[in-house]
Amino acid sequence: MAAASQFIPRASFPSLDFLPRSYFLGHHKAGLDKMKSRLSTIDLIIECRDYRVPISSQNPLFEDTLVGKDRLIVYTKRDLGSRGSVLDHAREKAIAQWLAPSSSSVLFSDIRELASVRKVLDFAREHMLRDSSLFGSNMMVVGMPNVGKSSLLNALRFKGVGKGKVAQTGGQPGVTRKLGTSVKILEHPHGEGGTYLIDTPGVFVPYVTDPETMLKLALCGCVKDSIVPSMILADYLLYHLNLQDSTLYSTYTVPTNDVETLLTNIAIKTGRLQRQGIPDLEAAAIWLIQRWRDGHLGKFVLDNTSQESLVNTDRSDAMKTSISHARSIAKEKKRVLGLANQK
Ligand SMILES: Nc1nc2c(ncn2[C@@H]2O[C@H](COP(=O)(O)OP(=O)(O)OP(=O)(O)O)[C@@H](O)[C@H]2O)c(=O)[nH]1
Repeated sequence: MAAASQFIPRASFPSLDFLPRSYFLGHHKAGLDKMKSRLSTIDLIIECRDYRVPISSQNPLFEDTLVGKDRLIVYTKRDLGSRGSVLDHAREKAIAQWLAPSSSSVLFSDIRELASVRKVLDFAREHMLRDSSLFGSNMMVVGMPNVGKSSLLNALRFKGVGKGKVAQTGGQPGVTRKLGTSVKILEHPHGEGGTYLIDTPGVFVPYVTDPETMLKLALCGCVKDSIVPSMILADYLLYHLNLQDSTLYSTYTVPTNDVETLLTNIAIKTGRLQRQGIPDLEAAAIWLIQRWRDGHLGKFVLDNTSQESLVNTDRSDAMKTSISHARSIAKEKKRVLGLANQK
């Protein structure tokens, strides 16, 4: 253990090839098919991505399925990834520029900040007035699991037409499992009707090519907590905490790269103990992860969003690999199943 001044954080995290790299569930596929079947009636797609993983929470499946529609990309949970610093603003500008060639518009939101919700509403209103008839327009909100789609819908509805919560929300992925009914979020200023928004179930990528991306998505809550072991996730969080500021957890211990040291101290100081006073490291890991998810352990972004990294991130290649890899896994599963049935 070392004092903050002499402490050297880990420069990289080991590549954990044994981690599961898929979380593509039955209701994800069913939801995606349903979205496709409704597409002809939709004027604008609002795609939510998590501010803390702006690159990793992009889902290639939406490029394939929802192609040809106007799209607004909303980076949600800005309050958890931004401190409002000059660097944060520069990052947002870089991300908007990175996406510019795809002709999508970009906004950053925090559902508890009315100004950012209003910006999304203003965009929706302008789109309705520009493109649609006097009857208004239809929009659909899509995105990875747990990125905040239903929360955004509720916030838009509240701000837009003063009505209460309609969509269920929750801290774990998969709260929304089916396409919702159309919900009014804006009145039409000149005609009848208005802007209507449909909620959809979160859809995970078919296959995550890089194990570290799986860790990032798991840390942000895009996959169920049982998929990646909490101890590994806590260690990955510690790696990031140390890269940001190793005093973020100073209430519990001096800077350390050893997750067991941190978790043991947390368990003792927060009373997470098993029989005979043995520190419950698993419970401490879950608690630590939740503290970060709630914004109590620093606000920062997990993806590398430097100009250089964005320029070098060729999403289309990663997408092709992701989808083709998922297809070959599905084929292999069928083959193994076929062999088993023959026996
Ligand atoms: N701090 C913060 N939390 C948010 C924000 N938006 C959503 N959340 C929280 O994120 C969690 C997930 O939100 P949901 O709206 O249920 O996410 P979803 O994308 O609809 O999830 P699925 O049902 O998996 O599709 C909830 O605990 C919300 O309170 C935000 O802007 N800031």
